[in-house]
Amino acid sequence: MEKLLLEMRGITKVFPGVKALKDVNLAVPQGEIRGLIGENGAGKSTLMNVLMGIYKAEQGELFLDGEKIEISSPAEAIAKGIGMVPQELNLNPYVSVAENIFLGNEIKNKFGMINWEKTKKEAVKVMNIIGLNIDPSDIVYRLSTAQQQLIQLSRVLATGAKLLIFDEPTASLTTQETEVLLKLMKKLQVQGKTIVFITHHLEELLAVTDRITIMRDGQVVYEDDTVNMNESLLIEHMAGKKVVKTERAIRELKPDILLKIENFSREKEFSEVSFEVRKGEIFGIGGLVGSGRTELISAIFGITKKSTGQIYIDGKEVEIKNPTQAISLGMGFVPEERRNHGIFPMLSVRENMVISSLNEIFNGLFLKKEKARSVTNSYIEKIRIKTPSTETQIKSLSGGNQQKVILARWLARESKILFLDEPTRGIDVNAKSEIYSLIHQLTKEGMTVIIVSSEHEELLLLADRIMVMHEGRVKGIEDAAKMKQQDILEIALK
Ligand SMILES: Nc1ncnc2c1ncn2[C@@H]1O[C@H](COP(=O)(O)OP(=O)(O)OP(=O)(O)O)[C@@H](O)[C@H]1O
Repeated sequence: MEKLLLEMRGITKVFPGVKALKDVNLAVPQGEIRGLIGENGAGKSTLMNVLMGIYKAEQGELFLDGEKIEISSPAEAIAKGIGMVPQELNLNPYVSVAENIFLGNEIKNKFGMINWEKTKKEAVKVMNIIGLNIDPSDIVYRLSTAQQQLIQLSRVLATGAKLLIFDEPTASLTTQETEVLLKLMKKLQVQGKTIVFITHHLEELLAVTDRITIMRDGQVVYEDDTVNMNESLLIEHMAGKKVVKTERAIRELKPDILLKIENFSREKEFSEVSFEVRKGEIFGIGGLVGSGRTELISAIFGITKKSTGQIYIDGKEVEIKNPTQAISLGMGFVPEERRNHGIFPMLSVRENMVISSLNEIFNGLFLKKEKARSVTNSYIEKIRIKTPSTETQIKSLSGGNQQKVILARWLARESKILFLDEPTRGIDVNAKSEIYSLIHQLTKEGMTVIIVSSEHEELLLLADRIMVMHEGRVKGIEDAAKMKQQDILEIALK
């Protein structure tokens, strides 16, 4: 028998109105990479948070290396060799790499002062484990997201963790960066680490894990060695039913141009971008991370200033100096960093869905409560938002369900032109399909959508045409129906 490193037995965790975990068992042998998957709200993060001592389970037992343990705080989990690389970066951007790696775990001299020389030396040692070649004195905000994530991983390794939990670590990485991270997991496995890997990307799980555990509604519903798994099996067990794979819809578009962008430029971000979008069209913008896509749509929407060029709506030139003007012209915008820019954590699901800014609350513009409740309920159903009620505080929803609420906020406003930046990041595969059909339906009813996505598959499935950008320039605009996945990269790099 393989030696178990981790065993969670009969874990039950209740939140007000939700039984988040029901008698969950998870046993992970030493040295294994275990995949953990399930729809948004299935209980994956809660289970890991119990292990990290962030939540206390009502029932259940934990064993590490065969020994029964109690964990009542993250510090205790870390002291026992358990570390979590969280979904959201939580580094201090204004201090050095070395300080970040040893944050909360400072190396001190005999006088209790931080020993900087040793901190830097040790930081380099830890970074070497994962082949990260960064100056330990560099300030973190200058690094790319991928590098920051590796610093976060280094911080966990610096604690001497033997069990590493990766909670959706690839959500904001490019395909190449993801590959690097997956290879790194394999490398850490060879070095004797045990890994629990949570992701919504099935292909990543199938590529890197030894065994996969599937959760649904707070329970483990299926588990098998990865060699016996495939994508449709995973999807089926996650949903608890047969799921029909989304196909490209056949769509007919009218020729009327709704939005025209001409010679749009913003220093250092993008230059001389011109394109036209038809009424009811889904216009995809693809390219590598850092190609200027987010910057472009942020400038069109008036979030960033000092761009040059012209914007026409229905043939008429318009000026957009700020988002309020954009909204009054019938535009909507779902930002990439929803958790920083999009959510009012203390407010309810209903309030989060029906307001687009706090101004609207103050100005009394928001919908009447009853109407709002019914709109909210209809979206809860349409894209299956998992929440005890419309009045639940949004912060108590799972990450993916919070994303769905913010997306629904803009879908519900039925803007004339909706900008979506990475709309399905963190959203499970089945919910993605539901969101795609909703977007299709809304565009049939006349809405126009401009979508930035790093998931090429998503653009190919959803968009009518795809504009590929690279280093701030348009490299091509093509009919999506005629494109294959690799075309986007090829056009970007040609
Ligand atoms: N702090 C909390 N208070 C109340 N309910 C919570 C809290 N945290 C999680 N829940 C609920 O527990 C359930 C499981 O959530 P959890 O975050 O574990 O899901 P998940 O599988 O990680 O989802 P995702 O893929 O969206 O990250 C959800 O119904 C969620 O609303």
